[in-house]
Amino acid sequence: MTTHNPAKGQRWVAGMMTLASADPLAGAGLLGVPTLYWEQPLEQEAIAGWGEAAVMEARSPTEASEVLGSLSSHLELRWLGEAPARLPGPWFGGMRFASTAPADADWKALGFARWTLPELLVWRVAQGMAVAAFAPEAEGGEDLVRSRLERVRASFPADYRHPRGAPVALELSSSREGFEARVERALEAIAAGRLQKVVMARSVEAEGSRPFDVVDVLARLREQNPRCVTFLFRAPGDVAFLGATPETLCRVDGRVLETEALAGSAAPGQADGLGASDKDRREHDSVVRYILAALRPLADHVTADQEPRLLTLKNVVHLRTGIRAELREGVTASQVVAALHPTPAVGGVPRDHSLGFLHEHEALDRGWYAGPVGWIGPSGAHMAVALRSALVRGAHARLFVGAGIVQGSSSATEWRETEMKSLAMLRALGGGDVRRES
Ligand SMILES: C=C(O[C@H]1C=CC=C(C(=O)O)[C@@H]1O)C(=O)O
Repeated sequence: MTTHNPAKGQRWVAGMMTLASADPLAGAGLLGVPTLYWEQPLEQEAIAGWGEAAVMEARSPTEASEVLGSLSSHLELRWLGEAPARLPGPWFGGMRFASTAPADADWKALGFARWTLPELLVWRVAQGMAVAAFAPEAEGGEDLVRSRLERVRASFPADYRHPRGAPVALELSSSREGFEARVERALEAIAAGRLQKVVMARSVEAEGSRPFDVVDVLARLREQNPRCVTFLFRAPGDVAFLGATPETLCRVDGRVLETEALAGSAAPGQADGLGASDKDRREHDSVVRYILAALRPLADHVTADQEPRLLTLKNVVHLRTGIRAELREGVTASQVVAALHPTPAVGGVPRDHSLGFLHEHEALDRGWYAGPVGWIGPSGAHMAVALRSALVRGAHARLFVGAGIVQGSSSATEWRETEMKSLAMLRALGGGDVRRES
């Protein structure tokens, strides 16, 4: 395992093949719970990885950007035979929301930032599935690659993986008074002119009647949230961070960049009023302005939708503005991530004051929640903001939900908004209907 300029001097050998099967998650029957999972059904993107041919870790923001910079700029990979036309990743992982050290034991397992090159990577392609195997370039490396591919060729299931388990009863706890008191404090800071916006988050503890079946939870998340990215990153000690997020941080394909501002929320029944809500427009527009300014030094042409549109999810509706840019020659995905994260959709305005405010008052180790997660490599990246997510170990899950506070917000309404946002994860964890306080 390496930190600091990790890819330097390291070489890998790889092999690939295609299969007629169509569902990477179905491999869980043969290979066990995936080490990583990434699927956006509406974009036809589905990727699973097993094992760890290499892990790159970083302990601080400086190390994290060195690591990400090197993963996004070169890869010494020798293909045995044909190389895939397009390889997602091949590094998968994420990092903490903020530069604070993990306070929580379960977050320690994921570290500050962690990127994995899996031993086996399986992803959806037009005619079925592509499979790649990776091993360090060393004696026996080629044999390892061939035997990994052979195992998958011989027995990867052809069928689609649906959730199979019966519903799991959930016992939930979260402090409403604590959250509302913190929102009041944020409103005071806004009224005093110290902040314009801050996104306050809270956790919900969920105790299951039996250990959560992570593969079932993923199968439910993707079925119930086809517009979102369903993701999983596992760490040593059987800790899993997973969720279904609606927010893209960036998609980089060569020099083409796509990103978005996602902020401003309403219940599905109140979607009509969302576009006209002054509070939600201010909450949203601050994100658009921030992203446009952050991209200017990196891109020549930056364009944004004229007006936000509604993004309708199962439990909540958001305002969304799509943003595209052409990156300057030589700009890497790692520079894009460093420039964008954290946007005011998860931090606030002014950026540094709001992050300081959260550190002081939020009373929460966000860990990887609201941080960048996804895949990265020399040809591009797809990174999401890790929202609507939970840290799961055994029968315990800690969910994370937040809401943007601006002038005109009310603590009771923000509480309800975070309740709404928790439903996607709770439905997937419990497998049944969830009734929440409102
Ligand atoms: C911070 C979260 O959502 C962000 C993304 C969309 C809408 C948001 C809002 O309206 O507050 C938040 O900015 C969360 O889901 O935990």
